[in-house]
Amino acid sequence: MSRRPPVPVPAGGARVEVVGLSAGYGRRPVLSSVRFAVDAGGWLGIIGPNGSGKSTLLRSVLGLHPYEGEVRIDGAPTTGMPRRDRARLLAYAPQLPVLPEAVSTRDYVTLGRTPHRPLLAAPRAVDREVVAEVMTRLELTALADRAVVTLSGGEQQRAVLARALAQQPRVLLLDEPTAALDLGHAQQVLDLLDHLRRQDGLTVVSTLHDLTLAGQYADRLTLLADGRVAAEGTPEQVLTAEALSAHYGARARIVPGAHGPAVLPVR
Ligand SMILES: Nc1ncnc2c1ncn2[C@@H]1O[C@H](COP(=O)(O)OP(=O)(O)OP(=O)(O)O)[C@@H](O)[C@H]1O
Repeated sequence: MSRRPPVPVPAGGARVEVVGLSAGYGRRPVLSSVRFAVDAGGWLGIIGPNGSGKSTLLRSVLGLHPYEGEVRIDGAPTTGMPRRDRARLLAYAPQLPVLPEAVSTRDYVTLGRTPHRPLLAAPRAVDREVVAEVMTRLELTALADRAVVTLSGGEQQRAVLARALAQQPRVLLLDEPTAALDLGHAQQVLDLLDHLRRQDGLTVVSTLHDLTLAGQYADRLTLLADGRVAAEGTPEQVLTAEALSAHYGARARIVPGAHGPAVLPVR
């Protein structure tokens, strides 16, 4: 990975609090009274089996899905906040992004600058600088002129993350940010996020299916099961063989490590 300093998060991170959040689809409830809090510069991992409501929770926090309850950023409720203000605070890298046709990777990443520049204005020098820096950090520079839809799955995932980072948010919400990445690129992306939160206080909330990566990078985990918080705490507290058996129906051994526990599936 490049040794250049990463793109700064100028405003630092923000505390996120979710209180009594409930949401569903039609009449079907999916999330019930979910609560979590993450301090500025913290990394909260949201884990849980398929269909437990992780993506719905992220989309609700972003205001992309209707919910009951409250989301507060640095103590201020987000209800009624103008979209542009919200986009300066929160950036989102979805699990299955819809990528525009006939848009180059560079132009796609530049879309992340939209909340920072005047409406309909061309990208300014600072916008180009931030975009170039983020693309360097995520090894996308050689792909800059390719249509983003022609990139491989892992390259597209890095482009989506680059767009979110180019937004220079105070809080980054990531849905399975490493799902399409090989192990090296997964570690590269997670190391970059870890650096940004430690250096600039960026707050990270991410879903992660890879429980070892979740245990190694997040400083707290919230385990969702059937739309409720089944466990919350440090990775050591949440990643137990009993919890994985009860909520995932999985057989696993927990291997303690200096940077958090690793989860070893056993046959
Ligand atoms: N647009 C939708 N319409 C109806 N039901 C939906 C919709 N999106 C999700 N659901 C349902 O809501 C529940 C929670 O889905 P969600 O995608 O939030 O779970 P998840 O924990 O992110 O799952 P995964 O780990 O498989 O990505 C699931 O039962 C899912 O089928």
